[in-house]
Amino acid sequence: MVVSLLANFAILCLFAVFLKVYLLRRSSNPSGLPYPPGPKPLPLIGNLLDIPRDESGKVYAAWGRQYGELIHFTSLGVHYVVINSMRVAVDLLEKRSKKYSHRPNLPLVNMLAWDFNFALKPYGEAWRQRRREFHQQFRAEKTMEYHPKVLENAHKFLKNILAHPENFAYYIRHYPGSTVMSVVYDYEVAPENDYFVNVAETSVDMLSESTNPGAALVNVLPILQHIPAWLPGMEFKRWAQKGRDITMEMINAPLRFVRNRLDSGVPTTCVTTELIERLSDSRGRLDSQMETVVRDVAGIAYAAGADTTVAAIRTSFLAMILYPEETRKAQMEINNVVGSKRLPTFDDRSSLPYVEAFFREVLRWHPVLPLSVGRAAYEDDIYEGQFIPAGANVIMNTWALHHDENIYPEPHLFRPERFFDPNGSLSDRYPFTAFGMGRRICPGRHLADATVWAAIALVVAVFDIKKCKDEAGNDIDVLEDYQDGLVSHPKPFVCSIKPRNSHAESLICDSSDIA
Ligand code: HEM
Repeated sequence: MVVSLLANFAILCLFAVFLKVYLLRRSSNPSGLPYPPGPKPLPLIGNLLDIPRDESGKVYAAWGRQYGELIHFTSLGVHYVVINSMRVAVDLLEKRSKKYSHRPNLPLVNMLAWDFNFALKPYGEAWRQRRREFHQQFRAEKTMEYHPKVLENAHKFLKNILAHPENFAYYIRHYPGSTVMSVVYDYEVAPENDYFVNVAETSVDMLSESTNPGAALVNVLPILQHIPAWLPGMEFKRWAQKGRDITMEMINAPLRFVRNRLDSGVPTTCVTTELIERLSDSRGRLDSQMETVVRDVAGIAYAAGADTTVAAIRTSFLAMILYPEETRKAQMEINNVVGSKRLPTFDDRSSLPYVEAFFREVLRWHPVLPLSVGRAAYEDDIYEGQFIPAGANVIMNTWALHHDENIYPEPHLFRPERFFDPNGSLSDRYPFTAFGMGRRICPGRHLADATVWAAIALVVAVFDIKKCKDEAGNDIDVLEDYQDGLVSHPKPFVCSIKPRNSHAESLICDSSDIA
């Protein structure tokens, strides 16, 4: 019985794949123009076997050198185009942003209830409304109001590392998450095992798993969502139901926390209270539709902002270990400008051009999202005589843009000097492409910028970070090696972290929790 069910199910899947490929072939290119060039597809499965599993940004950049700035391939009837140059990125994502501000439809994301997240919503009114509210709370001038909270959390970060340098990776993870939670919910994250953080991390992990090729079959064959969960091969539906409950808890629990505080009269100022105030009617009531907007806008900040910022700070630690000369220059600049009697603050930022260049190079050197966040073509388009079909997945290869020799010579090297003009002053160039482009550009970038800058400036000011020694006194190698995934983290590494001197140690101990 089970065998026959399995066989039927396999036949159904194969039939659905063939039907989908057949229909796409018939309908997708009415113009008769060529698709952008790319690797030769196999019948039916297309380039399924060519799609890289690791270092996708590098592989697509290499395809770009072979085929061109815009490449095309298919997999099981789905079209993909990859943008490999700044020129094409500006043409499509900025100049034609209306056509390319859509996101691909991923049924599994919706099944996990992650469609609350406007980062994954299709271009339309629900996205526009949430993005507008988010922007109000995180635009550049507004974000400056959060600087004291960023510094407060950065000071705690230094104290934690001083106390337990061997746990630096854990504290790098803790700092951006606690900063976001305090800005958005006025909530202080527990030093360990925090309930809200644990729920959020589980939900984010499940979202990442949902993009695994095995789990994602339903993204290619949406018909699978309608097959009963008790059938063999449908375990993902039970897994998705569990994920759904966790996602709802992730967005509802912190909102309940704020509501309870407000109801108990505890003074609370945060993004969520401002949103509640903004979206309530003249009698101070929030209808259920607006309550959902508050929940979604607040709920996305941790999900979109914590792991990304962690990856950037990890990369900055890697740079400090692998590029000691550049790190020493940043330390010298802080010594000269800030001195040894206080820690740097945001007021010092414009007087610390080398630290600024170091920070920008961190964003460029290993982009946090090497393939940005996938877009989809809203309608058929013709670009330079090539056809891009509606619904095609559009990938901005940030890795290729940041490693373009014509813009960044010797791009594999970590070289902050590239952000200086020949006359020695800091240039206007900022690797904003790390945050995407056009109408979907990261709206949390000002908070990310402040959180990563503060980590770099404060850590460099007070710590020496070096390779550890083995028992024979030799350096333990640290590799420039990255995990693949939507968010690209350096693989775990060990290092020695010591206060630069006794002044630095006292500065950390005396630093205020209220900056
Ligand atoms: C270093 C840290 C960060 C990096 C590198 C980063 C990068 C990105 C990128 C590449 C995108 C996609 C943009 C596109 O499609 O063109 C994005 C979207 C987004 N980011 Fe960030 N981000 C970071 C931190 C944050 C933070 C701290 C927040 C929240 C406070 C945030 C909130 C968002 C949101 C809401 C979106 C979705 C925008 C939309 O679809 O309209 N990000 N981010």
